[in-house]
Amino acid sequence: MATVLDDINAGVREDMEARKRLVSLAELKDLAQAAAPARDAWAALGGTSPTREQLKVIAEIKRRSPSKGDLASIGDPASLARQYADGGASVISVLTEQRRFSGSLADLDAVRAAVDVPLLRKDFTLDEYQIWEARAHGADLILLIVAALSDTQLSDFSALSRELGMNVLVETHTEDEIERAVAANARIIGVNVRNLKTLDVDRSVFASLAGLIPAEAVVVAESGVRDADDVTHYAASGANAILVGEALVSHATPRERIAEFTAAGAAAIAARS
Ligand SMILES: O=P(O)(O)OC[C@@H](O)[C@@H](O)c1c[nH]c2ccccc12
Repeated sequence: MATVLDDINAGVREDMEARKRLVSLAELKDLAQAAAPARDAWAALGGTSPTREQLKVIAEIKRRSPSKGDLASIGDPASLARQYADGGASVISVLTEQRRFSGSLADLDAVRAAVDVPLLRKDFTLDEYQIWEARAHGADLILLIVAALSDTQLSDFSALSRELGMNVLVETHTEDEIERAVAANARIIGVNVRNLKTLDVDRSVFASLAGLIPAEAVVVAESGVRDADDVTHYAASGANAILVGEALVSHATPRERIAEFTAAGAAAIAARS
């Protein structure tokens, strides 16, 4: 039976084929080569620091989701991104998937022009074309979802991203997917507590899987952060970073909210040892 993820990916492919008719891969490659070099998302997420005593926040620009519908009317993604950066976000994630999340590459362009922090192009990456596209539009980090890719795709897409100077956030949801991420030499590994095949959220998934990720990797807790208590829970269970969408886009003062999450995370990390 087709899962939610299969349905999303079918739409992603159709939309991509339409874009390919407008901008060829050859043109994209020229644009990517002309773009300013990628920023170091690995360093921004504390990858270079062995202690990682700070909890990093990846703040997401997310207009809607298939599970919750419209989350916020974001009139000006650039202004929201500036608030995220002012609040101390280490990376800003821009959802570019159109059909289910109402995102676009135009959002990525607007955010790129507004802030200097590393950007994650958040999409369902299924084709090399999207990786060139991400770089051409100024992204520094891309998402690879293990559940949607073969081992060959995982390693080929990772290698291409690195050649273009970008980092990769490899998203997992099960023990087997973590093994596959590690085998593909992933250095930034996310555990999404939302099952993309059913859209169910189970926050306890993070604590049960985080310990399986090698210490060298940056560990990202993805989805389901509602408040500082959730942040404390993820940080106490081994998160080096959190990826937050809904709780920021739907909040009146996202800048203060990020500062609050960062403080809660640092306190929980300090209490770990
Ligand atoms: O809005 P939340 O619950 O804070 O979740 C953010 C992020 O983790 C979620 O948007 C996400 C995680 N992995 C994805 C893959 C595709 C699309 C979206 C996602």
